[in-house]
Amino acid sequence: MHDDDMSYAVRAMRQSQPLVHCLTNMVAAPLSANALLAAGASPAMVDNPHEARATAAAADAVLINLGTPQEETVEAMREAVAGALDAGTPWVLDPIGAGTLPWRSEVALELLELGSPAIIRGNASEILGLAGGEGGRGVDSRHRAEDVMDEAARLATRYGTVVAVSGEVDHLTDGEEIVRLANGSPLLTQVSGAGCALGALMAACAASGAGPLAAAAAGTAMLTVAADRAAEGARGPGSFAAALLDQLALLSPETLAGEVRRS
Ligand SMILES: Nc1ncnc2c1ncn2[C@@H]1O[C@H](COP(=O)(O)OP(=O)(O)O)[C@@H](O)[C@H]1O
Ligand SMILES: Cc1ncsc1CCOP(=O)(O)O
Repeated sequence: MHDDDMSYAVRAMRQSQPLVHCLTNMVAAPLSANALLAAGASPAMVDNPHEARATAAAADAVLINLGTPQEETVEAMREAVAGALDAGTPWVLDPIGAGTLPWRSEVALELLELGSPAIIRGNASEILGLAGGEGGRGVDSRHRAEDVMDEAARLATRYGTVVAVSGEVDHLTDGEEIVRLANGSPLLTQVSGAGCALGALMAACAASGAGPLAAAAAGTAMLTVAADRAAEGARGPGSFAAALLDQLALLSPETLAGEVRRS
């Protein structure tokens, strides 16, 4: 994947202001919605089974995040995935807690069997857990992205998807190529929902028509370059979180191309 593909995805996303249908968790929903708005997308948090299929079909991208699943929201997720698959809308799976929490791990695998997402996004332990290995500690990672890339590549190949593993260095793969992106601040780990917002940004970029690897890279670059800038004046996680939204809104494709660091 070329850096230009990333810039294209960001530019096209900003121009088209995609409607991103999010079925996400109660912790991360406000930050994800605000991150999408700051990035130039249009969030709709619709997670009931009555409206999920039609919303997914009308949306430009769908995000399924398993952070705080309930029976009813899981039913909505089944509907949303079906609606997205029918309409050819790209969807992103964020299997929070996979490998650690058994019910949602099964739900994640069940959703994957309905049809392939464009991107599976998770921290290293979640990706390892989804692949059948041990998970993390609650919703936090106990592994490094670089140590789970064999499992990530196997998942990517099996489901015909891109697997994006977050961490100090984010590692993204389509099963063949690995893209490593090294921006980002440790303060991101002090703001609950930062990883979830990353999945939302990837979904927005997946609507751009860029390929899924470029979309995953574009979402990662947006969040982490904005985080680098936000960390500069931050006094702690609170001012950082506010500055992160400001920097997402200010970020241009040119700045992104100039500041993204591949490793
Ligand atoms: N130690 C770190 N240093 C810099 N950035 C990090 C670090 N750990 C995670 N990040 C960034 O934080 C974001 C969320 O990743 P992560 O914390 O792994 O996800 P999750 O919140 O799902 O556990 C990613 O954009 C990643 O680049
Ligand atoms: C704390 C918590 N508990 C269930 S979901 C959630 C949010 C986790 O979000 P992230 O992993 O993106 O920080």
